[in-house]
Amino acid sequence: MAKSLGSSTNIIIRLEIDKNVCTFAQIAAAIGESGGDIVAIDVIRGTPVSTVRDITVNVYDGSVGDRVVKRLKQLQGVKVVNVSDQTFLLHLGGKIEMQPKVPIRNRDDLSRVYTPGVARVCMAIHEDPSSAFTLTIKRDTVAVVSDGTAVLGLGDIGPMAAMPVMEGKAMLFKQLANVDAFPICLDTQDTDEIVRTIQAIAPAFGGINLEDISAPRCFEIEQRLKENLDIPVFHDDQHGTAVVLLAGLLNALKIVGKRLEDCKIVLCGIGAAGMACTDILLAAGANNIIGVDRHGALVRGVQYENEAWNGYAAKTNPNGEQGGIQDVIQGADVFIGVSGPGVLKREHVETMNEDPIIFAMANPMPEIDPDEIEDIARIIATGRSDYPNQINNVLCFPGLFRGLLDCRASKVTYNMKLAAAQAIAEVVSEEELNEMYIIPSVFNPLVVTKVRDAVVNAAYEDGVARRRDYRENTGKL
Ligand SMILES: NC(=O)c1ccc[n+]([C@@H]2O[C@H](COP(=O)([O-])OP(=O)(O)OC[C@H]3O[C@@H](n4cnc5c(N)ncnc54)[C@H](O)[C@@H]3O)[C@@H](O)[C@H]2O)c1
Ligand SMILES: O=C(O)C[C@H](O)C(=O)O
Ligand SMILES: [Mg+2]
Repeated sequence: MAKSLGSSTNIIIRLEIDKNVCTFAQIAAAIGESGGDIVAIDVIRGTPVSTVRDITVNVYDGSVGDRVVKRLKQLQGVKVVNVSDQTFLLHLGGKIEMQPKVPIRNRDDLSRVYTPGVARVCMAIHEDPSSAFTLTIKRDTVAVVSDGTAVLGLGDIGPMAAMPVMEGKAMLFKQLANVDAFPICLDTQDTDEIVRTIQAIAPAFGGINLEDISAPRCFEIEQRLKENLDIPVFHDDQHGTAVVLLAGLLNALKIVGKRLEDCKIVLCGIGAAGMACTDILLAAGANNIIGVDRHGALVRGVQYENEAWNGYAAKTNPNGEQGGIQDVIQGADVFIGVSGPGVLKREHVETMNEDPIIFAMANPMPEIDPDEIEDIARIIATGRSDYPNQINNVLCFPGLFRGLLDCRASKVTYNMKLAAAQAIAEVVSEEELNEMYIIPSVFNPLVVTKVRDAVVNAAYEDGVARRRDYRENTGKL
């Protein structure tokens, strides 16, 4: 895993060059001296005295890119017009678009997809609302709703800035599970308004995936929507994360030969993800979880302003351990981070029990750079796609919603979550299981199918599937 958190990338720098003042040789030298490699040069336009060029420069990481640009800005006769990289270019105009399923070629088509033909379909739904599942996009469509308050580990960056993440989730829904997902970012942080707005848009959708809404508001929002809507509501950062974490941890414990029941687990970041991860671990048999947030370990008996923390403290930390992470991490078997970068230090890991398991899941920067501890940690996982063992909710939400939509489930049940975790864990066979492979890749097609099947089965068992039980006839499951 010898790899920095940065990764080599190309940046494209558009320069306006006054030919009488600066030569291209000077520019090339400045780029080279700053650590960049010129990969391509495109002339955009030119006059006898000036030229505009796009210079593609390979840089080892973002800091080298910054250095190159800074140096170019210092050159006389050179104006840096714009800097972009492949990631930014990929986002131009957004990442998704709407596609009609049938073409409108003539008046006949028009009269079917639109008025007057469409009116009969509207009336059919009016008479039997459940037929919306067969006659509209509801069958395959979910809303991905955020208020932009807990976007990755970036925090409250607002609804507009949250859109690229929600568009990314929509891409994953479509590519992995053929679920159509609408990214919807709301310009309000008011719980009542969020609940009301989601209720008002719900008729179009077969499910609601809440995303990146900060704790503790996310708990009430989800709870109220679950009570008021007849379609499944799932806060991905809570439950998706918890499902994938459990899958990864079950497999990691097989490698180190420890039982979940016996492990001391330190979980840092008692927000949306942290609460749900704790609940699923307790449901799966964990006995000793110590939650740590900014002010240290949560201890029962202390009255916290955050009401959710009082409930949390009551069911965790049975030995009443106090102090910061450096205190409670001693002798721990497992560290789980859903907080922010830099929270865990090498010296903390040094005090853990034998064969430490580190799940540093904060995005985009984990609680510790895996390179710092690869020689002392037995198993390391992060939320990122550029390291082995990606513990990310993307392993759960596509298959989960595919299953919910396929059986027209009215809600998500706890059994579904446990079954989904088991399904993900089982994709990695006993022979394949090793320190670098505790969790399947997001590209492993078995993940979505197995999660979907597990969810559909659990939906019928729990009596929340509204589609006639079709499993025997299709032989699909
Ligand atoms: N890998 C995944 O699949 C996945 C899924 C969900 C969330 N996450 C990551 O987990 C983190 C939290 O997400 P969330 O949705 O729960 O956000 P949240 O805002 O609901 O909760 C974050 C919690 O972490 C605490 N925290 C932040 N910095 C801390 C620090 N330095 N020390 C101790 N506590 C700290 C906050 O006080 C808060 O209670 C983010 O970085 C997010 O990207 C990862
Ligand atoms: O978006 C991700 O990559 C995972 C998770 O939903 C997060 O908020 O970090
Ligand atoms: Mg998220």
